[in-house]
Amino acid sequence: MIGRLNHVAIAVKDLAAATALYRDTLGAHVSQPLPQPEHGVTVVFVELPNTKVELLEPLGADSPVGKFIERNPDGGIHHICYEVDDIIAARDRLKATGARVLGTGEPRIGAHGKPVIFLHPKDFTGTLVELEQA
Ligand SMILES: C[C@H](C(=O)O)C(=O)SCCNC(=O)CCNC(=O)[C@H](O)C(C)(C)COP(=O)(O)OP(=O)(O)OC[C@H]1O[C@@H](n2cnc3c(N)ncnc32)[C@H](O)[C@@H]1OP(=O)(O)O
Ligand SMILES: [Co+2]
Repeated sequence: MIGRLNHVAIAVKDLAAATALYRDTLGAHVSQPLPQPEHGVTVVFVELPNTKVELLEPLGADSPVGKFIERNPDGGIHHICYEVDDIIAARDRLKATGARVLGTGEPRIGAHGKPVIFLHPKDFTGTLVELEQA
């Protein structure tokens, strides 16, 4: 069911500092910051030849990344995103297995303009999983 790796997301406290690290120290192409108020994050994309890394900075008081940064003040890997061909079919199949789909369970538009859902990390080997419609 899951297809390509779409991105790995790293939560950071300071997006400007993390951007400089990836751009200047690691020599990657990093996009301009994109605020995603519906998701409570500001994101930049680190464009790699075979995939993307997203750097996420908390945005707003209720950011899902805020608590994570409190627990991991140096930042850390926050989630992994796989592509699926049919997000509704994927969601329904996962729900039928008892996996917890986070939020309302309805897909929301993610940072790439495509519908996404999130799966509880406790149901997926301690890793928050995002699924994105391919
Ligand atoms: C837009 C863009 C895009 O790509 O399109 C994005 O990705 S936006 C990305 C930002 N959006 C999201 O993350 C949305 C989905 N996330 C959520 O709903 C929430 O963050 C959540 C349910 C995963 C965790 O919520 P929370 O922090 O309030 O939960 P708690 O603090 O109660 O934590 C419950 C247990 O889960 C663990 N836990 C929490 N967050 C993570 C994580 N990212 N990875 C692995 N484990 C995690 C905690 O350590 C704790 O474990 P223990 O009990 O053992 O201590
Ligand atoms: Co993501």
